[in-house]
Amino acid sequence: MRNQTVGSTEKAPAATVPPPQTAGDGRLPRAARAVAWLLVGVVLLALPLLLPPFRTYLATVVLVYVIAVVGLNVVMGFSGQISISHAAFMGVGAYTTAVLMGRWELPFPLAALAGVLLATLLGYVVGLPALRIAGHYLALATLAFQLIVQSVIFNWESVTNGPRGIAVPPAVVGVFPLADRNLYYLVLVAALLSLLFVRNVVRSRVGRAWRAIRDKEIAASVFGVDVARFKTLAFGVSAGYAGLAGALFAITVGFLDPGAFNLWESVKQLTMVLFGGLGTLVGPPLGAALLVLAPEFLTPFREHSLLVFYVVLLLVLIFLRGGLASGVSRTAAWVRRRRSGAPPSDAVVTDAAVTAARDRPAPPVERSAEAGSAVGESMLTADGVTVRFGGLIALDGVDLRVRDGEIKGLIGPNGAGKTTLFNVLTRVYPVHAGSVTFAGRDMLRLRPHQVVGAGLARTFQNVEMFRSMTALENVLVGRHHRDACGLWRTGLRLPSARAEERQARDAARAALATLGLERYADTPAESLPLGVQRRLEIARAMVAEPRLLMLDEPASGLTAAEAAALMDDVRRIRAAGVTVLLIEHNMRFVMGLSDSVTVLDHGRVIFDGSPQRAQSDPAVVAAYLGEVES
Ligand SMILES: Nc1ncnc2c1ncn2[C@@H]1O[C@H](COP(=O)(O)OP(=O)(O)OP(=O)(O)O)[C@@H](O)[C@H]1O
Repeated sequence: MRNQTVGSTEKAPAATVPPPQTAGDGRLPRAARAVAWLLVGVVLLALPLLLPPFRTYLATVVLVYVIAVVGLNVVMGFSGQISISHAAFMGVGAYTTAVLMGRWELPFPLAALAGVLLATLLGYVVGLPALRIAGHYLALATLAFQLIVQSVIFNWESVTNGPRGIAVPPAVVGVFPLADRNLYYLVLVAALLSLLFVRNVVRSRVGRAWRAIRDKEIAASVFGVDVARFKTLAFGVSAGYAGLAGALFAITVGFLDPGAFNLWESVKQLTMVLFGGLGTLVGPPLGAALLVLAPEFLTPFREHSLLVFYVVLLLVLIFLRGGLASGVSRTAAWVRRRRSGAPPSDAVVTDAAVTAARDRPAPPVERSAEAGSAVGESMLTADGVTVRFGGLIALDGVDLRVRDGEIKGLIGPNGAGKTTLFNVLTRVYPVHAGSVTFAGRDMLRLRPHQVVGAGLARTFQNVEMFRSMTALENVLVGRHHRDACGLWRTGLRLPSARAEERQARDAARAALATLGLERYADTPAESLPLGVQRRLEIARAMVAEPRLLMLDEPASGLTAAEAAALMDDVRRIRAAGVTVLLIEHNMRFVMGLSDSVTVLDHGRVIFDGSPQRAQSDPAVVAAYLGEVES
């Protein structure tokens, strides 16, 4: 059996930015974190009382960049897209604010709001290419936007004052001039709220959707994540943050030099994020602080200061993949291990642990055992499905019927078209001819992310874990389509969002328990053994509450005992009322489970009927059964 599934989502375009390294057990203990945050809070509050005005100004500039990079981290770190136009969005916020305050005499809050809204809108527009292109092409598209904004700032002199720059009138709110300490505290509050908002979003359904897109885009859409919507949302949020940073930057510096928003500035912000820790919460703010303040630290090196700075940067990027934040978490993990003498907790789970989990009796499924055992009417009907890849006809007028309540086997030799058919049913592949109806619905009208809502959930031949997530978070993505809370409700942690998250977590834990996996809830999914990952995929599909569960070679790579345990699981799932469509090469597994089988060969159906008849059908024997394990 070949290892590379043709047509599995591994053929999907890779996420543009590789996922950051997971923190593993590197989180500081709760109490230590609380003390650390308290200390940081006290220092931040006291700073302007202790520092001379110029240093307070510098601290304010640092906080402005914190807001900018927290936004950049949303698009690059969490949603995995690339953007080298962040300074341009900041420029849009800054210039809009300055022009509206200077020419229209708008008060700062209104001018800033306009800057944020315009930057957000442009962020959505710049995010549109990300729906069609990725990688270098997307980088170039964002670069083009950066250059357009630069050109507008330089050439639209009647508004921006061109290369001469533009003065920003002093900002006043009520009787308070927004300058010095007042301004510092305003920017501090804005930075903390910005960070808090993103933290809440990232830990919610929205953040999981972003991370799922980053890790495995097609698997994300199969579980109901509207990839287009969430990608553009990430660009919009990120640009909105840049717009806010730009507005605050304008009143902090008092004069806008167009050079402050050029390509080099975008690269600098990107460096802040990578240096601090892509996809971490505290890393980018740390990176911003260090990079803004670098000239101060490096004064002893005089004319060599830039050289020293870039050498340090290079060393961190090469040797501390994951940035400073990963350095901190690795050190914390090391200290913990030294203290406890325990092995690293993100080490691969041992076989003994897996066996223990497998042998543990799984809790009974909720619905009665009889509920789904009666086979009923046709639930899924595919007629004449044809799929071509260039000159290759992968499916050639395939008909398939799956009846309500049955376990249907879909078998055939390698390359017969089984996974392609799964990909057609879940709308991953387009069809050239034919129709698919499921529970009376025309499936070919649905977009990929709508399929799971119609009642179809699947697993993949090559396990498709969201690799930066824990087992629990992976299962939670399966819940995505059932929930509704978006950016604002999750970011503000409104009661509705909290209640929804609680229910989703309960459902995900229950699904883990049903498959005997609750002990792995907080383990990074990628470090689990294959057998556990396969069960985890089933838990993720089951939490979506499908009517039809589609399993693509679930027993592949499992030991005989693991396969036997999985057979029991599949029977229990069917008994709970879920219809099962099963691709499998392990004949004992598929023949032992299926009520009926359809056999494909070279993209055509060569048999449809009972497993017993299949085994003696001459065409099937000739095509397939003779050459596989039994
Ligand atoms: N994205 C693709 N691009 C080009 N060819 C593809 C693609 N996906 C599938 N194919 C081709 O379509 C044919 C059917 O492949 P498919 O993966 O559906 O077979 P399968 O029956 O699932 O095989 P296996 O049991 O080995 O997984 C193969 O010849 C394969 O090379």
